Amino acid sequence: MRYVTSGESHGPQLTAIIEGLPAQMELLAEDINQELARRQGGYGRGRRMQIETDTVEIKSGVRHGKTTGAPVTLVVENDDFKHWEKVMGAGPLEEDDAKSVERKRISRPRPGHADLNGALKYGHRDMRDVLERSSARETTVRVAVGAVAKKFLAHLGIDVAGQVLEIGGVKAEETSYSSIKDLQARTEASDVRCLDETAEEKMKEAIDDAKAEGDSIGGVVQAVVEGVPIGLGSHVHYDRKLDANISRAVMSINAFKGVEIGIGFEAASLPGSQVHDEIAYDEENGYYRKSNNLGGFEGGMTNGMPVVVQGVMKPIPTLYKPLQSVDVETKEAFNASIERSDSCAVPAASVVAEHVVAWEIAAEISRTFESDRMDVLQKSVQAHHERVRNDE
Ligand SMILES: Cc1cc2nc3c(=O)[nH]c(=O)nc-3n(C[C@H](O)[C@H](O)[C@H](O)COP(=O)(O)O)c2cc1C
Ligand SMILES: C=C(O[C@@H]1CC(C(=O)O)=C[C@@H](OP(=O)(O)O)[C@H]1O)C(=O)O
Repeated sequence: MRYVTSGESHGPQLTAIIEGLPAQMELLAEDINQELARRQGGYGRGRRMQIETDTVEIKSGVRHGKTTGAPVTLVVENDDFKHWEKVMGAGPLEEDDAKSVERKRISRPRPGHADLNGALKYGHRDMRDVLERSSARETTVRVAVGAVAKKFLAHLGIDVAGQVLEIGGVKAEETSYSSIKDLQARTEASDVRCLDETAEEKMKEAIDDAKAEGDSIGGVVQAVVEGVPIGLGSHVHYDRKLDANISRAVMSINAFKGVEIGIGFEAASLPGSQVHDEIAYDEENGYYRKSNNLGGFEGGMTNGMPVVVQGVMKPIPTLYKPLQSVDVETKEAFNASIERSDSCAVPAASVVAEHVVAWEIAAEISRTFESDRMDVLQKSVQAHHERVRNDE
């Protein structure tokens, strides 16, 4: 399975085309819309999220609520486009629109954003041409694609959830949950998608303080996947090591600067006896691990324990109290441009992380098993579980 996304932040729409989904898979716009709503929420977002009500239209590949096996096209319209038509039109620049375009011109690149590198690489004089595509608005359709992947995984008894572990240096002390359903319900009830209510209040204060200072803050998010078959990925091919592919996917989320699987960086300072997860066996469950420090992976393959991934998000680059930059027209020192912006998007990013991880796991399942039809895929995955459980 593969997908491509297109669309600009203030253009008419965002689009994704997914190729290779099994036929006969139930899929409704509502399945996707509830995930889009989750991504829009979270404390610390800017005014844009009040303009948009992200809803998907399924334009191809689904008929009467079931996939046909054909490419699936997903479209999310940008409600904000109505305010940007003059600036974002695809036709030749009309004289009447020149003033509007000039007002939105960006010539003072924001440190930490894609503005300067994108302009130098693609030869744009107006860095709006960079901003429009580098904006994390694109994560809307990546979540839509991930929601389809989640639906795919749900058909196979695999669940995905996530939580926020840290914002602006405030760490959640309480991060444990009794089941993935419990994790989903409790993060849904939190403004910052965090299980620790005391930390949540401090995180919100940190966001308020950053906003008042014209500053921004980042944090750490975690995605968890349960019910994954043993042996997804491969120790044989470097490019099928699934922990590596998941890391790439998480790192590709805008503003992510680090990824960990399981205890990750903590493994550097611990002896092997405290890191590696002891192997056990019982007839009912087959092989399992007594702990899950390695986050469900050994040798680039899943070991049947929950997949646990953390991602580090840096603070948002656009600052209302801007950093120093250079005007690309005059080469003189100036403060960076100020665009309407979030002060913290860590809770939203945790939803994005869940979805990009869900996609990587679904895509690897589709590579591993016969997947033209969902019913056949379900039987193959079931047979695989049984084979592995019985050590055949
Ligand atoms: C959900 C989400 C919302 C974001 N909102 C903003 C924002 O409002 N302003 C901003 O400057 N950056 C925002 N970012 C981060 C930028 O998109 C990102 O820093 C930029 O694309 C440069 O890429 P890089 O940070 O990965 O190098 C957001 C990121 C995410 C995941
Ligand atoms: C639009 C979204 O996030 C945007 C991501 C973003 C950026 O630079 O990444 C900048 C802001 O865009 P705008 O200037 O239009 O408010 C955010 O709102 C979204 O998440 O849907």
